[in-house]
Amino acid sequence: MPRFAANLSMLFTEVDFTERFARARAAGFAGVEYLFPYAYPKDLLARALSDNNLTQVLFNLPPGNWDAGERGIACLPDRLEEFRAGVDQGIEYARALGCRRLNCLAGLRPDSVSEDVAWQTLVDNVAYAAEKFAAEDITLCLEAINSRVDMPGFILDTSGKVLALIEEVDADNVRLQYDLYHMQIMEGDLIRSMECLLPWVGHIQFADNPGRHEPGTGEINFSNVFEAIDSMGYEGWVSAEYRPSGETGSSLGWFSSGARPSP
Ligand SMILES: O=C(O)[C@@H](O)C(=O)CO
Ligand SMILES: [Mg+2]
Repeated sequence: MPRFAANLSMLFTEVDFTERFARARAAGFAGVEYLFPYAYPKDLLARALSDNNLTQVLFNLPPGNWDAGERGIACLPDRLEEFRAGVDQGIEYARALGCRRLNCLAGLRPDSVSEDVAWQTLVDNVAYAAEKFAAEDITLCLEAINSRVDMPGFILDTSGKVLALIEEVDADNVRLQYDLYHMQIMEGDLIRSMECLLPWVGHIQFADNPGRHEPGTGEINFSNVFEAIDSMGYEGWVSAEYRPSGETGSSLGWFSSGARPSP
């Protein structure tokens, strides 16, 4: 079975954030990810990881004002300085947490910014960040996020757009973050797509659709998908990024004993 990680922004939210690490370990996960680490001191997070023998699989670069609805600033021409400062901050946290993968949220394009300007800004920012990440042996992930349900206006909403960006930036450490939930909404044909995209895939996340809940609540055949991910030779992490339909503990049926890594 794939190497599963738990997304602590969505799983184990029954307890405070810093207690979720122990819950993830107790449930059998060997890796964790979450949206953002920046509200917490690096040392505290590093200790939560080491106390629970967990790998920090991924987190996101600072997204701008998340609470005000921003979803990344990489495509915004008037936010270059802030983007660059965010790259430095992301690297500092990645060093402290031993994290080898950072997701760069592309952002929502405002009407006042033309498609061409937003795209060129994105290309330049990703190239800038990729160069800095390369010196730290960090992979820059670019997630395609659905613009139909969750993020209308998100500039990278298909795998094709992410691939075009990767090609244009032309750096060895830039990869596609393939989230099965978003891709089911935008593209479908999940197994065949992943097989085709495999050389560019740097990270995988999942939730069922519709609803963004655990496997078995929607239309995706997860036993087949997980089996396919294994047989295509993907060696990275596969993160559970879903909102449990009830208690997190009762949502983990998909994570059968056979799927659990040894502690
Ligand atoms: O799919 C998602 O929503 C996340 O992976 C993310 O990083 C942005 O919300
Ligand atoms: Mg995702």
